[in-house]
Amino acid sequence: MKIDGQPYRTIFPDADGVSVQVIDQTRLPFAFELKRLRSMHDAAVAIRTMVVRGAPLIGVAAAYGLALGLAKDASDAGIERAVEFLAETRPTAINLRWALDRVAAKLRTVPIPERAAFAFAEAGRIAEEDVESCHAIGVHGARILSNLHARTGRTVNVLTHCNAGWLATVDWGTALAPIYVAHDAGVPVHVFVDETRPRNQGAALTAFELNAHGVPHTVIADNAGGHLMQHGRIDVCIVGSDRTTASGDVCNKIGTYLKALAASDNRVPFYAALPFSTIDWTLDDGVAQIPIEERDGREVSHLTGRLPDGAFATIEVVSPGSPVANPAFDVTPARLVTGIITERGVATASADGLLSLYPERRAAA
Ligand SMILES: CSC[C@H]1O[C@H](OP(=O)(O)O)[C@H](O)[C@@H]1O
Repeated sequence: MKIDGQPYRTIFPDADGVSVQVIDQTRLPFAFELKRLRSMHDAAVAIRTMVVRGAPLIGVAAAYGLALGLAKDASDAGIERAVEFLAETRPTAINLRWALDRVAAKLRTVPIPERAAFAFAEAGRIAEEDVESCHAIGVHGARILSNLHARTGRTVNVLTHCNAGWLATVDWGTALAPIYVAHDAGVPVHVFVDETRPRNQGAALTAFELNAHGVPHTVIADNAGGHLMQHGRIDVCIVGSDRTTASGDVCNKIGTYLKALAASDNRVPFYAALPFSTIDWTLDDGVAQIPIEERDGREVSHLTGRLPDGAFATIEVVSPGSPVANPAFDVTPARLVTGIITERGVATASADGLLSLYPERRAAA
């Protein structure tokens, strides 16, 4: 998408052909800075510290990290070591492991001297597929918004949680893609943006994206969403996903489940938007089976922002000495999900619904 009229992707090959550039998302929205990843370790640190974040984007970043690692050791053992090293950076988003496994599987038939270049090119193919998938998600999801507008005759109010925009992918995004496509097609859309504690991806990243694209929006405290739904202020919720099971359970940023409960109680349609690479076909009970990342409690006890003089600062916001817990994701059971918006269309949140879009998976089911 564009920033100050300049088209950008979140990750792209450097001119040197052997490293990649990424947007440093820990500096947004107050500073736009690119960061060069020159090694597998650079990629791992970028993923773990959320310089890059968002399920599809960390998958692509890991694939490039694998390519950078092969420059040092392209043996079969080297591939295995690199895959495990990168897979350990963040456990919840399935895209990370999916991308690594896809590249590693293809490498086995590639001569060792050619593996690093092949992996780098394969990472680029994954990135291009992500852009196409996310745009298709936008097209399918935009129909939901245009139908709501046609029915009500007024602006469509969407609530979203965390950041599932183009900053969470290579371009377009997942939950925000339908909003961009609908907005660009002239459908009046307004977005209520959950700030999304503790890292505030909504307040910092989603708001930054919507400002840059000119989409009307209002940032709200996470706990305001249920109240707005009770008072008819929300027409539809659209969220992203880090891992969705074959049965339609949706794992996403912490707090998503609470929004789904409020949506169900107020009969507000609740959609998850995700590409094929976010579906884990091996799982059928998300609450029991999806590993939930536990992040550093400092993300809850401290806040980083900008001072009036423009300097960045980190302040303490929890009583010193109080223990802090920081589960980064939760799982919304399929029964609370109205539909799943994918690059192939919109499915019910169920095994049959997903298999109707991905019939090739029926044999493996
Ligand atoms: C399109 S994936 C977006 C998904 O990823 C985010 O998690 P994080 O910022 O921790 O990588 C969040 O769950 C978003 O919904």
